[in-house]
Amino acid sequence: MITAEKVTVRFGDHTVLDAMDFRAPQGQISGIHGRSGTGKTTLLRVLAGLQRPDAGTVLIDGGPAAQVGSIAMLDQHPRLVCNPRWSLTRIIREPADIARRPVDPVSVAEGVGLDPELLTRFPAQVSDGQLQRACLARALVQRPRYLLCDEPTAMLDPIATADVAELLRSIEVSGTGVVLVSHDPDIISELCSTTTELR
Ligand SMILES: Nc1ncnc2c1ncn2[C@@H]1O[C@H](COP(=O)(O)OP(=O)(O)OP(=O)(O)O)[C@@H](O)[C@H]1O
Repeated sequence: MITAEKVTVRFGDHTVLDAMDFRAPQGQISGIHGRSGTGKTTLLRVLAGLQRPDAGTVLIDGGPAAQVGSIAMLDQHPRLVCNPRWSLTRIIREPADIARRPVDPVSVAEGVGLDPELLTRFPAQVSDGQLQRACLARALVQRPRYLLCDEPTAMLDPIATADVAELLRSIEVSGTGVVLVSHDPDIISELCSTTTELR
C-alpha cells in the first residue's frame, strides 16, 4: 500500500497540495483526476520520492518512499525523459542492465504491443504512442510493486487508448498497484477502483 498522509507541497507562496491524504493498494488501479494545475503530477512525484513534500509523509508498504524497485513512473512527456541518442532497445533494457538481470527486449516489447521491428530505432524515428509504449516497457522491466502513470493516454488515438487501458488492467491483475492520472473521465470510471479528485 502507498500511504500518503497530510502531504503539503508549496512552490513559493502557492500551496499546491494542502495536508492531502492518499492511499493506493497493490493489485488495484487508483485514479487521480482534476483540472489542469491542481497538482496531479506533483502528487505523483511526491509518491515516487522525486519531490520532497514540505510536510507530511509517504510510506510504501510501510517503508521509505524511495525504496529501490518499489515504484516506476510513466511520464506524461516521453520525449523529454528518453535519451534521444539511445535506441528503444537500450531505453527498455537499461533498468535490467543496472540490476544485472537478464531481459528479452523483444518479448517485453510484444507484451506492451510495441512492434519489435521498432526496437532498433531512436526516439525521433517513432511516433509518440510508440515511444510511450517503449516507456511502459521500460517501467515494467523494473518489476515495480507500484506503477505511477501520468496521463498515459493523452497522446493516443481511441484504439491505442483502449490498448493501453487493457494493458493497465493486465498489470493490475498481475498484482502491481497502478496509480493513474487522467483527464479522461471514461478511462477513470472504466479502470479505477477508487478515484481522488484534486481541486
Ligand atoms: N517546480 C515547480 N516550481 C514552481 N511551480 C510549480 C513547479 N511544479 C509545478 N508547479 C506549479 O504547481 C501547480 C501544479 O502543477 P502540476 O504539474 O502538479 O499540475 P497538474 O494537475 O499535473 O496539471 P496538468 O493537468 O496540466 O498536467 C501548477 O500551478 C504549476 O505551475
